[in-house]
Amino acid sequence: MPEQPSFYDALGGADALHRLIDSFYGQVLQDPLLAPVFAHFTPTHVEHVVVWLTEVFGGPAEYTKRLGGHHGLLSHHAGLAITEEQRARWAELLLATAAKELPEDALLQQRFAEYVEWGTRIAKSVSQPGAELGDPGPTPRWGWNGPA
Ligand code: HEM
Repeated sequence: MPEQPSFYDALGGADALHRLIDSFYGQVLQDPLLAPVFAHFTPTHVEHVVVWLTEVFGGPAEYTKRLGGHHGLLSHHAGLAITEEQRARWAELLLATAAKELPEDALLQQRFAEYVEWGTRIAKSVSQPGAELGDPGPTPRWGWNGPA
């Protein structure tokens, strides 16, 4: 039986993630509920989210090497006080974009959606006033079987 491609290769690698995230933030910045949260959006934002997702889904571990790893990622959300409505809209828009930009494969779309649900809940939780980041451990990995 031929070997199954890695999750990262199956989703199309960094190019696919770049198309996905670029298109996603184009919509986020037009969304009445989310645009105010991203008032200080910078051109590096898309790039850094792509680097993060690349590592999570099994590509090169560049976020850990260059951008502060898991703790660095969480600290970007500190103090944002993300509401459940904002979290849910962010996730909904990303999944709708993934349905268009990532391969149709049902398991791939499902695992991606599970990661987004998990990750957005953590982002919301660490964004609340007074939340402690602690030591979140290494950058999470996610693949065909869910969390690795
Ligand atoms: C899986 C979930 C998420 C991931 C992987 C993620 C990823 C990231 C990354 C990599 C950055 C740093 C960007 C940079 O270096 O310029 C960032 C910043 C940010 N994220 Fe998220 N994010 C997630 C969820 C959310 C949610 C749900 C919201 C709000 C609805 C949000 C709002 C923001 C904002 C406002 C910033 C910029 C903060 C600043 O000014 O530094 N994020 N995010």
